[in-house]
Amino acid sequence: MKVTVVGAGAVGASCAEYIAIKNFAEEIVLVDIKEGFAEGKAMDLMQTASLNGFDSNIVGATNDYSKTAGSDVAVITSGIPRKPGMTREELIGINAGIVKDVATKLIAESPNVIIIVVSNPMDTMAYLAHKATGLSKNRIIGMGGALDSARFKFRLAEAIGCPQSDVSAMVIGGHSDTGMVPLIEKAVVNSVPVSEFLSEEKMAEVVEATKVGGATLTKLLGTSAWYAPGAAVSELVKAIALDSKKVFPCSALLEGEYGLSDISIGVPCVIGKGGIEKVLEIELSDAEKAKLVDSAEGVAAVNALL
Ligand SMILES: NC(=O)c1ccc[n+]([C@@H]2O[C@H](COP(=O)([O-])OP(=O)(O)OC[C@H]3O[C@@H](n4cnc5c(N)ncnc54)[C@H](O)[C@@H]3O)[C@@H](O)[C@H]2O)c1
Ligand SMILES: O=C(O)C[C@H](O)C(=O)O
Repeated sequence: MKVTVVGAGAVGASCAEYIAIKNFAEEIVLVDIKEGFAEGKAMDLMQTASLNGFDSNIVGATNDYSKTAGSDVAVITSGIPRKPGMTREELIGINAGIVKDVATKLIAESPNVIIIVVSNPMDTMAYLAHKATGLSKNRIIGMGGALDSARFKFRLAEAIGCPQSDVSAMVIGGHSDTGMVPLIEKAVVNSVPVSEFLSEEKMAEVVEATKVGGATLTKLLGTSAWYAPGAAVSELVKAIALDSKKVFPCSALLEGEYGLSDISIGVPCVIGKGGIEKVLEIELSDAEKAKLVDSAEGVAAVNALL
């Protein structure tokens, strides 16, 4: 498998590193507009190969898309991150132009590519990638829910005092501070509902901490996070590479599912070699449905700014 990662900054480099360490890709191409930056990151990462025990070849390119030709998967991380106090939505002015340009250049070199959109505001950028390229809906995956669900599991395990590996939980809806919908009623610790362990008040705290997970890290770091985002992307790429049919919440273009249309938003998806192979329409409670509809209104309002 050949994977391109556009944007060799914090998230792009983390994606490349985790993909390499998981050792399922033959080639990883890092692209950036900053002269020599992607080449430098690629060389630095290649010097970890004997230490970390991987065989993937990582190459860097300054704005040269010919190097990306024949990619199976391309990850778009190019664009600016938020600073403390900002929302993701405030990035639309700069990032929309970048995502549109990059998506178009990627398709020109790799007509069969599956694109994973990471740049924020992610749901709107995934929607824009659809509009700009006209690719079928299975081939554009917005990455947000996989990360938000990992943060939800972290918060649940922390509150319960159990291993994260015992927690199964999912966040759907928009990848925004107010739009995420952590499905607390469905979260379990090895099949036991989390309500057996946590009070209503504690569950509400976990939900709130999950929704502002990115903002909390941005305040601590001075810029947004990269390790968990990179790891989340690498799991999506791996599911495509291995055709594993794993379920992740991803921002998918909806055409009537959950009563929503003409919008990309986080819903559970089966991920395999075809990208989003199926959008799963799971049973939601009335409260969960209402939150998803609210979230979709928020995403649609941002889409209207394009
Ligand atoms: N969806 C998610 O879950 C998620 C998670 C983390 C970060 N993000 C988003 O990912 C984006 C990147 O974050 P970061 O921390 O890596 O930022 P960063 O500033 O560290 O890296 C961004 C890189 O993009 C490059 N770039 C800019 N324009 C480009 C273009 N036209 N072509 C190629 N490269 C270009 C920059 O030179 C820079 O190296 C941000 O928009 C951030 O909000 C999303
Ligand atoms: O919080 C951000 O702006 C970056 C990213 O969307 C995240 O959730 O870490």
